Amino acid sequence: MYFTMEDGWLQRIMSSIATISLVWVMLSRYLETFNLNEYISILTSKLFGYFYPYIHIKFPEQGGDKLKRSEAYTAIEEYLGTICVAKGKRFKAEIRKENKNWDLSMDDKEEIIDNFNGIKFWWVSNSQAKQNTSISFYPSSDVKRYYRLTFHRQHREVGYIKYLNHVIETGKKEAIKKRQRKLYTNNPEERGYREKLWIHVPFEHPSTFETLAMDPNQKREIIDDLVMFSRNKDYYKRIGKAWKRGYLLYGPPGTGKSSMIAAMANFLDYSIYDLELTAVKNNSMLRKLLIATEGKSIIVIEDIDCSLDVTEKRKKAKKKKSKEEEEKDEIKGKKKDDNDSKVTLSGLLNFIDGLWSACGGERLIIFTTNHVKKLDPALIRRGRMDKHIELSYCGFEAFKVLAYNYLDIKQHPLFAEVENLMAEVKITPADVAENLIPKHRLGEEEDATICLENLIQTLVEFKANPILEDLESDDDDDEKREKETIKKEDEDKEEEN
Ligand SMILES: Nc1ncnc2c1ncn2[C@@H]1O[C@H](COP(=O)(O)OP(=O)(O)OP(=O)(O)O)[C@@H](O)[C@H]1O
Ligand SMILES: [Mg+2]
Repeated sequence: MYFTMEDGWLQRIMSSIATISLVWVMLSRYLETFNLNEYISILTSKLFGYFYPYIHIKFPEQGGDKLKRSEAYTAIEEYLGTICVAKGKRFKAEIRKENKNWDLSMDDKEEIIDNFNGIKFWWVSNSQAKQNTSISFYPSSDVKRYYRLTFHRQHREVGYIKYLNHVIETGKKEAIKKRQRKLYTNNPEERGYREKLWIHVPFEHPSTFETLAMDPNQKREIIDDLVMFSRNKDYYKRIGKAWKRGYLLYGPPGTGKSSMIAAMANFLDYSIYDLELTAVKNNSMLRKLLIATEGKSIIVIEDIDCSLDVTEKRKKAKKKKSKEEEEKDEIKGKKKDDNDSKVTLSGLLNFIDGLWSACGGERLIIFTTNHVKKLDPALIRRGRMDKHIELSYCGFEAFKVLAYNYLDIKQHPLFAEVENLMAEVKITPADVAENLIPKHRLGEEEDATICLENLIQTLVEFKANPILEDLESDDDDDEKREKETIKKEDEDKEEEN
């Protein structure tokens, strides 16, 4: 076999290709052995960096702990909101209900150039879809948002320190100025995403300490306590205590417990997290909810005795359920109250003063109850619930506040009669208030007289037929009732099976 002219060409091309491939394979093996690939890529980026004069800083929305929105991101958002009107072209607009103003912020993929001390800073807002590696039934619309700041490296000192401090400080001030307080409640359909743990509406309750009818000394004491708490960040730090305070509000229905919580929130300018404990699945969800709350807020658990098995006697009665009965249940394959919330007393105690409760700070935790004596002492011991406040039946001083609020009067000839009756009759502020709302508008004086006459009539009726009992004195009755309830529950379950 021999080659023609064309064959010679072909042979030479083929042998060159083979030689090049061989060299390439050998070279890449050599590079791999000494990790030179990586070295080359670092070198390339260094080389590129040498000629590229700009510095980029990325501020992701989600902070390092994955549970909270990054503080820097929020502050930057507010800061850019203040400059975007003058410097941007595309905005996102929202209306703030409280002050009825438009609130403009930078739209996605928008760029703004800011000037600081004669230096240019470029801001871009951007987002990228989250790469979800897990398979979920729930569609996830999550995106990773971030801001990117760019400036010339010759201004690195101003950029890193002065400019960024200026942005964060201005942003934080703006956020406080615009802060719209919210009333949150835990989402019963929570699926674990932070955004969905709490749902909220703007907090607009009108109750204040001025409108709250109660003993003036008690009111003064509570206000002083709140002021001390809110101003004493450094004091709490010095004594090594988390910056939070627990209040237990107790008293009969209609004595102003919920109104007081709203008054506290208005006084301190805090948001409220109204925690529905029965909708919380377990202790770990309770912890997640706690972490997702923000500072400057009040966490409220209303009617704590109804929300959880924290009453002393019910626990004792349950203990009395014999071992044999429990074994019988097990044989029958009875499940342990699957529908019940699995939040336990210890979970709740951890919520109040465990390690997690210290994150965030500046929070009040308030429990309300109509039956204070039934609560487990561990739950309400001092230090956990720092202050116990009793809201009780309406006294004459409290009545005068209501008369002023509802009828705009400070004195009236019928006041003396009201005072005498109130000394003898137990009536809640809610019942008094009900009588002080004029049914027909006839004129201020007439309205006041009619309302006070109605109130006197109600007081006389209450005196003759006191329908309100002292809720704390019927302990034995309660115990009997609870035992009966437990017995009935067990019977019902047996019937079902
Ligand atoms: N101390 C009070 N001062 C002013 N208004 C009051 C007071 N107590 C009750 N009221 C009036 O009665 C209504 C019911 O009061 P509130 O809901 O605060 O009572 P509560 O103690 O929370 O009752 P419950 O134990 O049933 O939750 C309020 O809307 C308010 O108008
Ligand atoms: Mg209430």
